[in-house]
Amino acid sequence: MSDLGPIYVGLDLSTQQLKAVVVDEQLRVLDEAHVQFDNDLPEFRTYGGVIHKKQTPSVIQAPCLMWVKALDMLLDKLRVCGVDFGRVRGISGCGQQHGTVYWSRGAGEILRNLRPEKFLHEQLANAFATSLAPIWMDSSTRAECTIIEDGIGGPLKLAEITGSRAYERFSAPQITKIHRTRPDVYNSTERISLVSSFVASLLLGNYAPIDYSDGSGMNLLDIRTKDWSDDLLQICAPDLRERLGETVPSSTDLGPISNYFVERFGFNDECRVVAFTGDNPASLMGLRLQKGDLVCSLGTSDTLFLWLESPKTVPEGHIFCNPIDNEAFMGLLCFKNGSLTRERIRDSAAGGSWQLFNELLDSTPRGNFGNMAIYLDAREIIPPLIGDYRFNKADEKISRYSSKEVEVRALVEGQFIARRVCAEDFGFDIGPNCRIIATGGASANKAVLQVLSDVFNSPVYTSEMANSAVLGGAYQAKHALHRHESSFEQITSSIPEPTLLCRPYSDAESIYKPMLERYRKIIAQLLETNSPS
Ligand SMILES: O=C(CO)[C@@H](O)[C@H](O)CF
Repeated sequence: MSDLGPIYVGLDLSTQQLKAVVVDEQLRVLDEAHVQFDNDLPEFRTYGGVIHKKQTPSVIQAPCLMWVKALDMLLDKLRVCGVDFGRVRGISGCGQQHGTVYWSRGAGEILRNLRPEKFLHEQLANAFATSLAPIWMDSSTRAECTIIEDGIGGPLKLAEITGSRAYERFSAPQITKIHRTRPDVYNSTERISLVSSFVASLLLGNYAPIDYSDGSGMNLLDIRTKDWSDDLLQICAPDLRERLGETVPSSTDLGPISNYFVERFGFNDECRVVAFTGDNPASLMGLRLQKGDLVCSLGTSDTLFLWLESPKTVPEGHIFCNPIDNEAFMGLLCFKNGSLTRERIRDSAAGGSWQLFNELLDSTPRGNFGNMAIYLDAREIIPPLIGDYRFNKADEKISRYSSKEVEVRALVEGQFIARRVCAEDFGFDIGPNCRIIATGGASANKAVLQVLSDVFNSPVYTSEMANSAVLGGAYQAKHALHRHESSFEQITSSIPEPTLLCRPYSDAESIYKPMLERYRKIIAQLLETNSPS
């Protein structure tokens, strides 16, 4: 190990890119790099990092080999930045939740014998039983959700065991769909990874286990025993336990990094690979979430989450195992229509310019003259609707707004009104005593965060790094290797506290409280007239 002291690496395999951050012993950021799938790997022809097919709009997948190739490219970028991989003491990270990777028979042997003189993607070209991984944006498994809920005794029973009722994007419905509709793929599958454990497997040079936290986003893990529910395994597919492997705590040291990375990139053979987890649990770590805080992550998906001491059964939303404290949990709500929808309205109303978008947003009053809208590019999770719905102050449905200013504010207010209604239904304690910590790409936009603060009537804080998920991976890399002598809080005590960015205007609650009720009525009417798409 170099006398410059150890460094730690965090990775985040998210929807649109693979990101890395390198931190020193005090967890200060030394280097960052990313591989943006659409631009850096155009041969895979993704849009927003995913493959959409017009003839099957609810099927959304991503090429496994694109992710493999991105890892080689990313480490090359870090090497060009001057990162000395010989100093890396630990590497961990996260991945987009729920996605599943199907390793073909014999892939484990290939992983254990990677040859450093060749690219990863050349050696893994035939390592996948299906080349496209279903990811969290997929909504093609309604039938499988019904099979699972009926089999286990209903949605609330499933939520009681696994923390969620069945959701189309979750791994169990996706695995069940593969087994039902593509039995050849399932039969030739040797191992099933989540996106998080898939990255860990590449680094480990062997199949990596699924951690408790990301595993609790599958509709398969009993969140109290932290083990797979045998009843649910049986409902989904035969011999599934052996394809999943056993689960581990999120802070588990999985072993030394594969010799492939030692020989090819100069990693130290003492570098340890620590279990990877889901991007949202990693964000919880990256933000060092405290009880009472509410995180609003504004990325490809928008998520709201908070720390929970004990589980509860929720009809909508999710309870995941906590990545820091094995006995604690986290509550989460996810909204598919996040940044890609904001970018669509930015492009249509502001010519693709965030500066103009913000000027338009700031030029309209809070409450937007009573106009309210819902913009859903993909079928939303809550409510299960797709399409654009614009309303005037009399709650009459209209086809368009008279100005771009109104359209922009209707998007931003409508997104946060929808999120606050769901958060209140989930039981989040919203209001002036709630500290909202904003993260994710859009948390760099103060105009948007002011609307968040006004709609939630809460102060909004931001951390210095917009991407808390990749930071959480780096923090976990250090914490896991010191977990016997220091707590996560002690390990991360040198990290600066989030800073207050904005507070709600004094008239905010009087404007938005009535809009919440209007939103509830509008959604109830839309759900009545729109059968779930
Ligand atoms: O589905 C989600 C959480 O349940 C999303 O936030 C994905 O993790 C995004 F990658």
